[in-house]
Parts: sequence; structure tokens; C-alpha cells
Amino acid sequence: MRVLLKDVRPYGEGEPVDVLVEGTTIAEIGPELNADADEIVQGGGAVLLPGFVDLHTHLREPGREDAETIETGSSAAALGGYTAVFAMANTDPVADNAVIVEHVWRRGREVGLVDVHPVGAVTVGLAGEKLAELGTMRHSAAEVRVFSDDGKCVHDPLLMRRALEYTRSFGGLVAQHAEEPRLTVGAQAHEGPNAARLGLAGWPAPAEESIVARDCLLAAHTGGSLHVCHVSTAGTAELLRFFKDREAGGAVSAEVTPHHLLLTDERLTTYDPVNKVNPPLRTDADALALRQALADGTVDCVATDHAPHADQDKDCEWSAAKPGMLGLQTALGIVAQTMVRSGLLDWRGVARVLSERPAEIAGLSDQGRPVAVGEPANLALVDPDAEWTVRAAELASLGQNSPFEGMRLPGRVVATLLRGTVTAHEGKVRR
Ligand SMILES: NC(=O)N[C@@H](CC(=O)O)C(=O)O
Repeated sequence: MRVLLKDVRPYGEGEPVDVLVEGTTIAEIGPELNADADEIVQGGGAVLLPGFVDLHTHLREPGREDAETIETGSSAAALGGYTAVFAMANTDPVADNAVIVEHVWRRGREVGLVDVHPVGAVTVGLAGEKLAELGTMRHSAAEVRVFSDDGKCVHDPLLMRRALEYTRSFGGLVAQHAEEPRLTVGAQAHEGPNAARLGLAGWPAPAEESIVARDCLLAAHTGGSLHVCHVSTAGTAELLRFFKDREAGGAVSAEVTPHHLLLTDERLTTYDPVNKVNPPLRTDADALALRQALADGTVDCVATDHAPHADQDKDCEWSAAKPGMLGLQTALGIVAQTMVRSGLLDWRGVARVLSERPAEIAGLSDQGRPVAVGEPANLALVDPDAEWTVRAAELASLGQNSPFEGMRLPGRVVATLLRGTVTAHEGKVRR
């Protein structure tokens, strides 16, 4: 199979070139290639990037196939420019053993639109009491490297220490949902004037920051690898800056979500649960600090925390609604808007935060690679100028809980290629 990408600009730099993909790899790059191809994708000067890697996706299968399935979530991922996603473990049953992670991994392969890497739970049933069989999941067919109780915090410091020590022995990573549960009992919104005015119980910034500080100390002490999920406060960015500068032995990485880059708790006045998410939308100052931290590398990457929910879990009163937002098909647009249009990142920077760093953090050798001859053809082709309007009903996810409904976003994904095969083109998935 030969696919010819015409008139594309790798990393948005220089004059347009053609890129010939042969089999699974990039075979040739040059101006006006005259190659016989089975398929020609017209780029029209669009930006060619390495395919995106999402360290934080909820695919809901097994258990809540009314909200998302591995198939619908994979479609959303391909349409969003992703070539690999990490499926969080908070399914039902929980992905805390080899049988479940192998099921998720196999189903991802059957669908074939994106590499689905299951995340293993850190503790049995996400209960925070006993370590799950991390080594067994590591040595299963799914080869799990990333472990997380996301949705819940591993709040027992001794368990967290053991998880960091144990995963270190096989090059694994603990991705922490940083939320001190004693400080967020009943919490509904960012603790501040808006929550007070609206009568919503507050989720204070130190509930996140105290766990981040503790875990950075534990990572340094154990030499384990910590990844901080969905950083949401300016204070967390400051802590990461401090700990990353110290080079104290452990490896610390962090992600920010598109919604925390763009949205704030000003949106809560309508009490529309589409804006309910964990950690909560915070202040303007937090969002600006997070953009800065992403631009200067303090926060390594963007991860979606794509969290689809069925209508009955969102179309209800605020306190009963589940937290979470769709993210896979809008991530690029929001990064383009908040980071590229603002001048904080160029397209090489976008490749870093959406592809290269997440692939490195997760230890993927065939993703996040340069757009260059001989490299695997995992690619996202992006029209930087095309604006589009978000319509949740038109997104591939089963859940429709997008807070970006009706928004116009720049940066449209024209095509996605997974190992040389076009998985999405002009808004349609290829199966
Ligand atoms: N991020 C969210 O708001 N929701 C996540 C889990 C969680 O972190 O609560 C989900 O699984 O729905």
C-alpha cells in the first residue's frame, strides 16, 4: 500500500512538500514526488505532525458501553488526530488484572483505528487498600506500563510509595489523580467566590497541591516515575517547577487537559452539569499559569481526560451529575486556540506536547517519532486555518457531554494515519 500526501508542511515549516508512505513507514519526502500511489491525500499546505498520543482517555468498556465503547472512542481518537490512547482503568469491572487489560488491548487491536494501551489500576478495585498485581499486568499480552487509579487518588502514602518502588523495578509509571479526599468531601466546584455565590461546596487547590508535593518527594526518594494527571492549579505548576529543577533522582512528568487551558469557573453560573469535571474548572489566573507552564515545559504534555457520560448521568441536577467532559475530537482545536494563536507554541511545540512527550513518558518507541524518512507513518495532518463549529451530536462518542458545544475552533484534522493506513480522512473514519 502506498499513500501519497500532497502539499504538506512538516511541523508547519518551509515550503509544501509531498510525503510518500510505503507500507508502514515514510519512504520519501520531497517537492512534487511523481510516485504511483494507491491513495492520494491532498494537503493544500496543511501541517503534518506525528500522530497524537493521549495518556488519559476513558473508553468506558467494559461496563458502560452506553457512554462509550472501545470502537466509538477509537473513532473519536482517529478523528482527533490520535494514533495511540491510554485507556483508564476505572471501568466496570476495574482493569486491575491481566484478564481485563488483555481484553481492552485485544478489542483495541480488533478495531484497529488507534493503538489502545490499557492503563492498569494501582490498587485492587480502585479501593486504595491493596496493590493490584502490577507485575502480572506488565507481563501480560497488553504489556501495561502505566498504572493509575484515576477517578480516585492513591491517597495512602505508604501504598503510593510501594507502587512507585514496585513499578520502578520494571520501568513502569504511576499516574496519580492528585486529590486529597479528606479535603474534597462533597466538593462540587473550585473553592472560591464563584462556588460560594452559587452555593456549591468547594474543591480547594491545596487538595491537589498537597498530594503533588507529597508524591514528588516520594518519587525522588524511591527513584520511581510519577506522572501527575490533569494539573489544574497555578500552585501545582509552581511545585512542578520546584521539583523538576531539583533533579533529585525520581522522574516526574505532568499533563494538562484542554479544558483546563481554556475554560474557567465563570462558566458555572448556568449550573449546566456539562461544565462539571474533576478536578474542577478553576480561575483565569490558573488557566493562564497552565498555558505558561505547558509552553515552558514545566507541564510536559496535553492529555484529554476524555470522559464520556450517558445522558442520564449529565442531564440532571448539578450535584447528581457525574464529572467529566468529551475531549478527543476537540483537543487539537483548543491547543491551536490557546497555545498557537496566542503565540505560546509553534507547531513544533504542538508536536512536542501532543505527541513526542506523551510517547516518551509512556515508553512508546514507535509513536511520537520525527516526520522523517524511515520513521513509522503515524501521522496527523492538520489544517491550521480551517475553523469549525463543535456540534456534540456530530462527534463520534456515544456520550454528548462536550462543554465546547457551539464554539468555533481553529485547526481541523484533515487526515490521520496509523502505521501507513489512513484511519480518518475529512471527518470520516476508515474501517
Ligand atoms: N475527570 C472526570 O471528571 N471524570 C473521570 C474520572 C475522574 O477523574 O473523576 C471519569 O471517569 O469520568
